[in-house]
Amino acid sequence: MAPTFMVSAPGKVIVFGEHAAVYGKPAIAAAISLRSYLLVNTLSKSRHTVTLNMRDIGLDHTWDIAALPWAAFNQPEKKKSFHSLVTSLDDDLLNTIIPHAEEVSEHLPEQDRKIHISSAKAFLYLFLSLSSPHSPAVIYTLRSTIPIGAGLGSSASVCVCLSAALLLQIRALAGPHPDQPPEEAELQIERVNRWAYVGEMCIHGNPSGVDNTVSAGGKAVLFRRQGAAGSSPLVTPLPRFPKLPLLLVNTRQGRSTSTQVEKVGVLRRNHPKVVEPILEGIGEVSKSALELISSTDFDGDNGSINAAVEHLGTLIRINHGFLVSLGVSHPRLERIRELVDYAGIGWTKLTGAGGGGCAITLFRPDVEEETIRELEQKFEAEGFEKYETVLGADGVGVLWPAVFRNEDDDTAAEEIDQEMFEKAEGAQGVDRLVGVGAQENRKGWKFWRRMAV
Ligand SMILES: Nc1ncnc2c1ncn2[C@@H]1O[C@H](COP(=O)(O)OP(=O)(O)OP(=O)(O)O)[C@@H](O)[C@H]1O
Ligand SMILES: C[C@@](O)(CCO)CC(=O)[O-]
Ligand SMILES: [Mg+2]
Repeated sequence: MAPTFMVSAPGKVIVFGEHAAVYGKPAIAAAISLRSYLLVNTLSKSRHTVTLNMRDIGLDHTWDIAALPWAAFNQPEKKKSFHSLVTSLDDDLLNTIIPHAEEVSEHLPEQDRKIHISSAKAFLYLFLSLSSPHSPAVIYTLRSTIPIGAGLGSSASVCVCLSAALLLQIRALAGPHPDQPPEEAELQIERVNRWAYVGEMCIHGNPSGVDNTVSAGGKAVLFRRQGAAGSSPLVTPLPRFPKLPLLLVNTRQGRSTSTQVEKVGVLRRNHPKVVEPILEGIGEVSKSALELISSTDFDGDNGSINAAVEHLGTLIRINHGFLVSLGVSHPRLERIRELVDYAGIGWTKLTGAGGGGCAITLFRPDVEEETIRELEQKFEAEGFEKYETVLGADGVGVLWPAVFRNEDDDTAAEEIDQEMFEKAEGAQGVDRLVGVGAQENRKGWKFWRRMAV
């Protein structure tokens, strides 16, 4: 029986290029230190059930494995191997899983029901694609420190965790191990990423793939979806991405990415001659930012940094203006921008799909700590929530088995069991219990890294 293990994947911030990314324009995004964690418990062979236990949304459902539509997924013309590149969902397969996904939420109010069904759909599509009717009984328990539906890639990080866990279970992933060549790690990351994209398609209709790409590989990347159906996107790691002081503020205004993406799609269909140049303009913002990042030493002397930060800030402001014109801002996002603009201390844009969710602010280099504190107090007074996060976090990681060992004292090993994981209090409790890098003496997490570090 496989040991209990855990996988984890980060959320992300899109610094430039959301929405335009869906239409093949370049975007720049970075992984953040907020993450999802998935614990995988294999049970004895005598049971034949699979349980999806997603604590943050209150979903806890068990399916009889034999009752799932394996025959549909295993038809020779439908069957995909684990290294397939799947760029669209199969409607026939989706139709076979919908009744099983709908079982999870029979008595819930409409809004919660939608959330449960989309998560269950993503899980079942991946489970049926990557597992088998002879799979052992398993409990998948998920907890995340990423706010849901706030533009920080919660859906993608969940899908990366599910994809990685299922691929590890069928032994379709190697490593990660300390001497792993970057090319091998890249291949493993790509395998996880492809199936995470399939999960994202179940959650929102037309994902560009930027969120799952950043979540799987971590760090910061330039991402560009390719035109031809069935081709992989272009992903360029940005090792020189500057460590700038960014403030991340949540409006606490819920929304769904699929609705926002659909809204832009409708606008583009109705006003192609107006909307296409806006999307093109957003792509040009990403390109200009890339040029700046590639040519500036942000660790260099103050004079040149100030000019570069001003340039980056201007691009942030322009990008937000474009997004406003696409109709994906929200009065609460505009309020955050207004407070920052009024204080004259930086540049703000929405991040992710908009319509609510989070905004990022880049501060001017010479801003006083006191001024930032005053601004933060105003945010708090108006019900906004501030997140401390670091950009450029590691991508998908694994803790196999789910045990933390003290490097100096093997007897201090601590096994993470399901009950402990479920009972950890809030995001802080989860971070304290299993957080990546949260405690120095709890080093156990391993990551696939596409670059030597
Ligand atoms: N912790 C979680 N537990 C279970 N399901 C989750 C969790 N986090 C996200 N999801 C799924 O992802 C959906 C939210 O994804 P959505 O793409 O709308 O927002 P986001 O990913 O947070 O923001 P963005 O896509 O703009 O970065 C939820 O409805 C749910 O189906
Ligand atoms: C709005 C969007 O560009 C980013 C969501 O984080 C959608 C996508 O690229 O899939
Ligand atoms: Mg999402």
